[in-house]
Formats: sequence, structure tokens, C-alpha cells
Amino acid sequence: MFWQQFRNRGRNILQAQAASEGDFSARCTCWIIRSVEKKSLPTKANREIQKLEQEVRLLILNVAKEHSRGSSSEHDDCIKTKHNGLLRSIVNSARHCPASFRGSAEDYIVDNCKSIYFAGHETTAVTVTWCLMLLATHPAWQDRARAEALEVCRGGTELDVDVLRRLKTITMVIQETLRLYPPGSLIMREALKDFKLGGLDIPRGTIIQIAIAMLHLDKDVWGQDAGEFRPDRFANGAAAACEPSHMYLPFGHGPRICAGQNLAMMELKVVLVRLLSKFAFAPSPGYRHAPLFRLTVEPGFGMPLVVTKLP
Ligand code: HEM
Repeated sequence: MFWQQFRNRGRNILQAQAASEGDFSARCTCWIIRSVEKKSLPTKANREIQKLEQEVRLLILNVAKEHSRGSSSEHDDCIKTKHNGLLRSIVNSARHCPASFRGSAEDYIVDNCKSIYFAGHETTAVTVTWCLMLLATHPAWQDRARAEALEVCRGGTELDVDVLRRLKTITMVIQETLRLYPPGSLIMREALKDFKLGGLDIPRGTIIQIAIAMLHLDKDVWGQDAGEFRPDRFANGAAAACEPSHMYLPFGHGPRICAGQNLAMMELKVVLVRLLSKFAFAPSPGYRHAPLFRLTVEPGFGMPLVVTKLP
């Protein structure tokens, strides 16, 4: 319930921001938005953003407060789950916030919860969804991925790091899924000082958005079949899949690259091995293909699939 509310508020904030950012100039795969200060103007969209941000903040702080009180039995059940173990770490470490953190202990809890729960949950979940859709519509790849999954499951092998590292086909399928449907389809950077980008003068305070989804579909980089599902482009690893190699960045790039990318890849492999070894997936006649940019790139009308239990 909390998660659903949290996620919906987040989406609304992004939609409100998009509505207020009508003055961007498109330059290939990079949008330059000159508007950091604009946030403080009392426009309708900005007021909506502030209201929603405040609601998200209160939702998080209420859960954190209940958590540290720990009275109800529901809470006692929850505390045993992984999410709440993580929440406990965040709440505890907020008591000793690092000196470099410039906000209050409450800000520390809110910022970290936003990073971990937004960045870590929805992204991985939506990637599994797209993976299953692509495997359902490409049965030959589904068979190959299943053969690999059954191979590692044989004899009840533990899915440890070494086993997961050996999953070549499933890794390629995930990498190709992240290319076609990168969940975090935009990364942003703020110019901390005036600088030049190509022929453009970028003033301090400008927000630069890099459209990952557009880089990933560029035919000059990936070839004429850029829009097709061809996992074997990653046969020699992600770095060799395109030229220049940083045109593939589902997890971002540089010092702020995704902190959870290895965890995400492991989670995705475990989930796919488990699902493919037990079920077959086929497209449902009710599926309407409509990838939508909300907080992540997600199916606009859900992802109905025909799922059959394997003998
Ligand atoms: C398929 C799954 C995932 C994708 C595609 C993804 C993608 C991204 C992207 C594009 C960024 C921005 C990087 C940049 O600005 O250069 C990011 C940041 C981040 N991600 Fe992920 N992510 C995923 C899963 C996770 C998971 C599982 C966690 C943790 C549990 C996580 C934690 C973070 C954090 C904390 C940041 C902020 C890093 C920073 O600003 O220093 N992500 N992620």
C-alpha cells in the first residue's frame, strides 16, 4: 500500500515537472534545460511538485517512525523482511549522518529511501516484465534461455555468484532487454560551472538530460536492425556490442553510475532462471504494445501473457 502510494506520487511529480519544462531545446540525444532557479517560482506546476514532494516525504517519515516504535504485530512480521532490514539500517545510520551530508536526519532518511526504493525496486521489476514479453514473442530465444536455465537447475544446484556468472544466454537476453527498454531512460547532470558542450555555451545551473533510450536505438551505432531483439549483439560483452561503447548505458555512466547494477543483474538472472525452468510464456491476444515513460519505461496497458506450467 505504502509502496503503491509512494510510486504514484513519484510519477505525478515527474509528470508535473515535464509539464513545467516546456522550454527545452532538443539536441540529438541531449536535452538542455535552463531552469534550476525556475523551481522556486510559484507556478501551478511548481506548487503541485512541492505538494507531492511533501506527501512523499510524510509517507516515508511515517513508515520510518512506525518502524522505530515497533509496536504492532504486523510491524513485527514486516521487520523480518529484507526491505525493513534495509529501512532499519537507514534509520539507524541517520542518527550518525556523515558530516558531509548537508541536510537533517529526516532528509537523510527520505533521500536514502527514495534512492533505494525508487531506484532499486521498479527498475528491476519492469526489466523482468519486458524480458518476458520479448521471450514470449521470440520463442527461439526463449528455448535457448530455458535450456540454459534447466542446465543450471539440474541436480538442485545453488544459484550462487559463480553459477550466475556462467549464464551467457540469459545475460545477453537481459542486456538486449535493457537496450530496447532501458528502465531509467533519462540521466541528468547539473552544470556546476559555465562550460562548453560541442559548440554550445552551457551556463552554470543548467540541467542536462541524456536520453538513454535514444542512444540505444541509434541506427548509426547499432545498425539498421537497432529496433530488433537480437541478444547475440552482446555475445562478446556489453563493451564490444557498440562503437563507441558508452552509447550503451542502461545503468548510467561515470561517478554516479547505478550503485545497484551488480545486484540488479543478479536478481534478474535468478528470477529468469526460476521462471523459465518452470513455465513457458506466450503473447496474450489482449496485449497492446505501448511503452510509456512514467517513472520508468513501462507497458502502458500492463503485460498480459499466456503462462503454461511445464511438465
Ligand atoms: C535493471 C535495474 C536497474 C537499472 C536499469 C538502473 C539504472 C540506473 C540509472 C540509469 C541510474 C542513474 C545513473 C547515472 O546518473 O549515471 C541509477 C542510479 C542509481 N541506482 Fe540503479 N538501476 C537499477 C537497479 C538498481 C538497484 C537494484 C539498486 C539498489 C538496490 C539501485 C540503486 C541505485 C542508486 C542508489 C542510484 C544513484 C547512484 C548515485 O547517484 O550515486 N539501482 N540506476
